[in-house]
Amino acid sequence: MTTRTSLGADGAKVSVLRLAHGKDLPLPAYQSEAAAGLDLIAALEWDHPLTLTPGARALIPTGLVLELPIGFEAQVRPRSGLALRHGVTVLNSPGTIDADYRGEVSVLLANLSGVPFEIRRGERIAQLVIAPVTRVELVEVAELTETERGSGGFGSTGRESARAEPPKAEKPAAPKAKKAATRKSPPKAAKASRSKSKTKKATVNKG
Ligand SMILES: O=c1ccn([C@H]2C[C@H](O)[C@@H](COP(=O)(O)OP(=O)(O)OP(=O)(O)O)O2)c(=O)[nH]1
Repeated sequence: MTTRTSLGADGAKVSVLRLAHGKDLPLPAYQSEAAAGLDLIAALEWDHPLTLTPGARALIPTGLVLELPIGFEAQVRPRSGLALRHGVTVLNSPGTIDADYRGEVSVLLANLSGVPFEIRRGERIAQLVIAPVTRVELVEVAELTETERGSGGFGSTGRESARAEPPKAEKPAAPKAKKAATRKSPPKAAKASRSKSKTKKATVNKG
């Protein structure tokens, strides 16, 4: 199958078709020199803004059809500003635009805030990141190689980072605590007064 679009290291071209309801809107654009995402624009009717009530979701048209090269996808991702300030995000993030899709790119927005959010035509509502795709052939086998992780997942490694001690300023007795931090193991008295979880933290720090 041939495609008119191609992506190369030094700049890429992707064919885009503007549908009638998106004709007067600007094409998605990168907002800075090295931005990864092209901002997607709401192609709603001028006189019909859409209000997302708290907890609601809606499919917003962009007025665009893409022809991605085979081996690439486009990901529809939230704009962090909308998410932070208004709790508005892409519900299926990242939305996947397949290379063989020839329908309108749409954005599934959800309002996770407690107040209504109005979307008007021309507003930048999400971003589109073009990315290479690796397709594989699944080969069924009877057993798999062993690993240290094994089947552990979903939080099996815990929540704590390697840093065990609070910042020095937070320590009640700074000089004493400093000395203790250089020891291989805490003095017995201190060890006894520590809670179980603190002892665990110290162990992590040493490793
Ligand atoms: O945020 C999105 C996600 C998808 N699509 C379009 C492009 C994509 O190629 C097509 C199908 O998407 P997906 O495969 O995620 O949906 P599905 O629910 O699995 O539907 P299908 O059975 O059509 O694949 O819908 C969008 O326009 N926006």
